Amino acid sequence: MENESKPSVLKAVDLGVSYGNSQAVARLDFDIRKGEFVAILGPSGCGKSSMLNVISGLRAPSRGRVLVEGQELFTPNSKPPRLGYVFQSHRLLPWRTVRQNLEIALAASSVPRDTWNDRIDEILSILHIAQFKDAWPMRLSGGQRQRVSIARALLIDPAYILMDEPLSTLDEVTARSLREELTGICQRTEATVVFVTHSIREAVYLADRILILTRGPAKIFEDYKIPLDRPRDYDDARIGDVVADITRRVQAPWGLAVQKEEESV
Ligand SMILES: Nc1ncnc2c1ncn2[C@@H]1O[C@H](COP(=O)(O)OP(=O)(O)OP(=O)(O)O)[C@@H](O)[C@H]1O
Repeated sequence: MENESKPSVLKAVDLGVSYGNSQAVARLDFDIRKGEFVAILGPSGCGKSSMLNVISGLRAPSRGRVLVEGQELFTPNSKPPRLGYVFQSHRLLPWRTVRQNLEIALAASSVPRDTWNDRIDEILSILHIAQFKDAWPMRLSGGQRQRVSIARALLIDPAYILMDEPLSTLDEVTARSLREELTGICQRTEATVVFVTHSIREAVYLADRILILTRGPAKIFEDYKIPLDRPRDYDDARIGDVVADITRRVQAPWGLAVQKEEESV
């Protein structure tokens, strides 16, 4: 309810992504409001990462436009938005310590240098990895590395946080604990979040709204508002009811993929 009074900050107009002659994302139109947590849900290979790469400015769209606060990305004078990106894999530089990896992100931002140390200490402590500040990434577990990559995205106080299935490679216990932390952090920072996932339960637990995509090339099948208050409990029966409802709705547009999804829920 609250978000409906907030301004629209991230808008896609007739957005399409192709690789040569192969279309990954068909025509997408959506509008995301300031502070919203929007999940992008779709079957494997439908074009979710392609879409996120275009929203983040990592890749130019093949058709259409992305507007951030009314300003089009990819125009010569456009100002880059303050944006943190969490990739599916951690993408940490193995020849740099945790702290040095985080400093690289800070160096690319406008954060004043005299605040770097405090910021790094604070974010590592929030994510419970303060003890690894001077560790090499290869000495960390998968979950610890993913926490570092989340820290790297949050360090610059992003107005936008884009996440591409950041928990999909983690064991369920670690993923649960990170989901809880993410919910708290996103609420505290009031950032606008776009979170790609193929897990229906994860989307229902985390999001205010889900853009449900079709099989590729992706189109929006449904813009689904989550009818649940916060805080939420991952195992709550009401979450199970919403998951069941969405699972029913995506039977046709996802085809066989829905069976895989039901198994992973
Ligand atoms: N760099 C690329 N060059 C050519 N084709 C690509 C490239 N990246 C993605 N594709 C194709 O575009 C389609 C969408 O891929 P994308 O990675 O965006 O889907 P996804 O929904 O994120 O998949 P997953 O859930 O498995 O991560 C796929 O058919 C993929 O093979």
